[in-house]
Amino acid sequence: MGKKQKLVLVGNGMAGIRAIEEILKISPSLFDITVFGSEPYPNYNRIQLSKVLQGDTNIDDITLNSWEWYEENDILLYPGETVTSINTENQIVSTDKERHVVYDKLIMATGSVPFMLPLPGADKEGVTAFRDIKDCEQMIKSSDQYEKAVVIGGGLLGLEAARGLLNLGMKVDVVHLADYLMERQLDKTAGKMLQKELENQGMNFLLEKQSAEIIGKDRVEGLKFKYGEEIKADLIVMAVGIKPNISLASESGIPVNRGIIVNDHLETEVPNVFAVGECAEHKEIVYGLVAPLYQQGQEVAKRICGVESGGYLGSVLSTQLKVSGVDVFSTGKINEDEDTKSVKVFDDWHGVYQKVLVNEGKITGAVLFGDTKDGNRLLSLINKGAAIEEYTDNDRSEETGIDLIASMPEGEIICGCNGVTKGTILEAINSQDLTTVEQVKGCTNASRSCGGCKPLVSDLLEYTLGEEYDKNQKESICACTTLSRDEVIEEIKEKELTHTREVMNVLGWSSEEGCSKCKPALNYYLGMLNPTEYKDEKESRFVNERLHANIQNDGTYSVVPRMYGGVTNAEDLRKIADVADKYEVKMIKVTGGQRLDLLGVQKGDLPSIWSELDMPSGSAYAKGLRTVKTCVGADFCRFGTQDSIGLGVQMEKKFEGLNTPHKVKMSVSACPRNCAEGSVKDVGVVGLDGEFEIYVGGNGGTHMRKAELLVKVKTDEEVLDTTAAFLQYYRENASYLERTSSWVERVGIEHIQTVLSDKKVLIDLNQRMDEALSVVQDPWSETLEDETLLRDLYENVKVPAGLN
Ligand SMILES: Cc1cc2nc3c(=O)[nH]c(=O)nc-3n(C[C@H](O)[C@H](O)[C@H](O)COP(=O)(O)OP(=O)(O)OC[C@H]3O[C@@H](n4cnc5c(N)ncnc54)[C@H](O)[C@@H]3O)c2cc1C
Ligand SMILES: NC(=O)c1ccc[n+]([C@@H]2O[C@H](COP(=O)([O-])OP(=O)(O)OC[C@H]3O[C@@H](n4cnc5c(N)ncnc54)[C@H](O)[C@@H]3O)[C@@H](O)[C@H]2O)c1
Ligand code: SF4
Ligand code: FES
Repeated sequence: MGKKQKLVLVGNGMAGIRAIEEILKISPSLFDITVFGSEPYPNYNRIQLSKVLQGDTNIDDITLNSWEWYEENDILLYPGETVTSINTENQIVSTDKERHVVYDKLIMATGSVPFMLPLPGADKEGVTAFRDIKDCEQMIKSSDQYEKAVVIGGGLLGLEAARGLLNLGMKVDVVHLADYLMERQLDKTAGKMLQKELENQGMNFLLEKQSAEIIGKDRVEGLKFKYGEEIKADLIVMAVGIKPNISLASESGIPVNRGIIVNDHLETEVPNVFAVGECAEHKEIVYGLVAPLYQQGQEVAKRICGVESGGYLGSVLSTQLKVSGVDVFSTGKINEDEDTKSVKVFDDWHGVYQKVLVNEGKITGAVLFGDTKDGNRLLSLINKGAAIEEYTDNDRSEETGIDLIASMPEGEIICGCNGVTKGTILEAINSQDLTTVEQVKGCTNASRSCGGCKPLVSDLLEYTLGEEYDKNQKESICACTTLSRDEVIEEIKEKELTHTREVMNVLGWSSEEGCSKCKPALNYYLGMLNPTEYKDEKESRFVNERLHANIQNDGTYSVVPRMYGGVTNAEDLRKIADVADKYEVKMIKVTGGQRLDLLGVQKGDLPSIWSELDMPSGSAYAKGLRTVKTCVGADFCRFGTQDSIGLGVQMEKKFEGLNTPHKVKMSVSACPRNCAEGSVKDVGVVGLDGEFEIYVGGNGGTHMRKAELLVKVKTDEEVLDTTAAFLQYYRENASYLERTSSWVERVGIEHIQTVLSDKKVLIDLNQRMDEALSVVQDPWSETLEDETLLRDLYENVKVPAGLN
């Protein structure tokens, strides 16, 4: 076999990684692939940040390609590393970590940067863009502490941000330059209808306003307009458009205009350098939506793999606002002019407005408000250059659900983001026996981006499968199977399955290897069902759990030894200090869980550090018990009524090393002042005079949830038994990756109270918990005793050079 060519991708975002996926589909072993991404994450769904802010999903769930995906496809990823120069002569890229990598082919996919208005005061704390995970987290955090947000920009991004901030409990003003909203996508009638609807939802609009200055001391306190008027603001989100990120290209001599200039094959003028995504300019157009970026990804893949193709011819755009309760769609041309006329429907009573634009008899654009089900159909008609009669003579306005799907021709697009037609989905359903939306997503990409087409995909499944399709079916655990979590567990029990591979084989998984969603889940379920017999499959775990350390944004790791109940001693502190000196640990940080975190550790040093510390792992990376936070309690505090430290230490010693569906944090406070913050813990124990309250299902993270009172008990022993029963019930009934907060919310506290109030059930749960705890081993010492594991995990893995 010839030597592989070296392919380097700059930009680990949606466009670049889609191009790599397309390349892998065509020629999986043609290239050695290296990816650089400034952000410290694997490729995630940027589109879904709006949904994260609106509380419909969370950051853990928007990963598109997991760390494991890169490993499985032999892709060397450098997260948190920025390419700073390109030597196009010698074909070498260089990074901010002084790494130099040679390429045979280079894809630039550096995306865009948000445009920040250069206002006086724009550098104040509390002024943010809305582009990445970091921005999203900053907004969520601000909403905890502050009341009033101002969003500058009434475009798609600004309105989705404003909806999110309202959901987070803030008051929101949207400041917009034009006299109606989304003027780039809508005409005035639709823009005004949209404004009315959003005002009903609680947004306040300030139109035709030019921002002049951001006021405040260190943090923003208000926004001043051109003619002196001022409004209060604790948080300002700028959503006034984006600029293609072309500085690296232009500094490296790659020709740019507004974007990096590319031809129909996405080639720049420099040999072997390609560009895709928001950074690329094709025929003087720079795109800012994923559909065109994915089409570009397909074309660049063909070119790079030597497959003949007509090339990329440009895209007709369509947009939908992702705000629940509002249906807006726009595509192609939006306003009439001398040559462009329109066909309109305006139903003021039902709040429906539909306008289709026509030029020389052909459909050239559409604006829909209130009823957008014709959106994708109009997009398809525009793409094929259809005459207006094809739309007006074939009126489907009364059709809904599966009638609508039935009347669609097979070439009609169902998923606008990914350009997937009805025909493609039908073919996949029939040839691969698909029965769920998740599976269709896995096989065709339909619904993988904004998710707006999910109802249509569901209708198409119903139309194809008839009664066999269970619309309200439980979600299958991933796209490899039609089985739900409960069904998989039943099958494992009934067929006495013992390995993840066996489960996949016997239960007819569509992929032999499984995927990054089902592998760790099956590994957990098998271990939970049969703790003493099952041998944990390290390769099925997430990378942090495999390495027993959290990877940091610069590629180094963290070490958190266990400190029961947050209590330490001089000997342990001395060991930590010695290790920190010897291994030049970048920082020692006190964590929120009352222990010490050694940050900036090189991967190859992990085993030596664990050995020299000679302390158990704090499991700071685990889907398992993390910490038991304690207050100082009765021994020291004048309000204390219980020995919170003693009880906390007992709890931590009992449950350390336990595997749970997601991380578990606990606390013990010795009086209702609750200094150990039991209201935001998975289990929070609060001491009273002569008794304890046990709270469960709290969460202090992105989705704040106050814990609910489970029960009151009298003794330490009862606290331990009740906690064990609660945790075991959670272990047995929650889905993998479901926090106690979501699980308690889903099943209801009353249900859990009823179950645990049965003494026999409580004893049985405790027995099964004891069985699970009987096989727990400290992962650090276990690893240190296993030479093969040490060699495989910490030496022979494909680690970015310089990190060994
Ligand atoms: C909140 C939000 C909602 C959205 N909603 C929608 C929607 O509903 N529908 C839709 O179609 N589109 C939507 N978009 C737009 C869509 O997300 C983008 O069009 C798409 O993500 C662009 O992909 P890209 O790969 O070109 O750029 P990006 O996703 O920006 O990826 C570029 C990556 O390259 C990295 N990078 C840049 N320079 C370097 C360097 N020198 N070295 C290493 N790495 C580098 C960047 O850090 C970034 O991670 C939305 C965008 C946002 C912010
Ligand atoms: N649902 C979706 O498809 C979706 C959602 C979010 C973001 N996006 C994409 O992300 C990118 C960024 O979105 P965006 O909304 O920031 O860009 P945009 O360019 O579409 O809209 C920016 C808006 O800000 C307004 N504006 C400009 N300067 C202003 C000022 N000084 N004061 C007040 N308003 C001002 C403009 O009039 C315009 O309507 C776009 O490419 C967009 O397509 C898409
Ligand atoms: S929770 Fe009560 S006992 Fe514990 S430290 Fe706070 S005030 Fe003191
Ligand atoms: S339309 Fe966006 S994912 Fe299908």
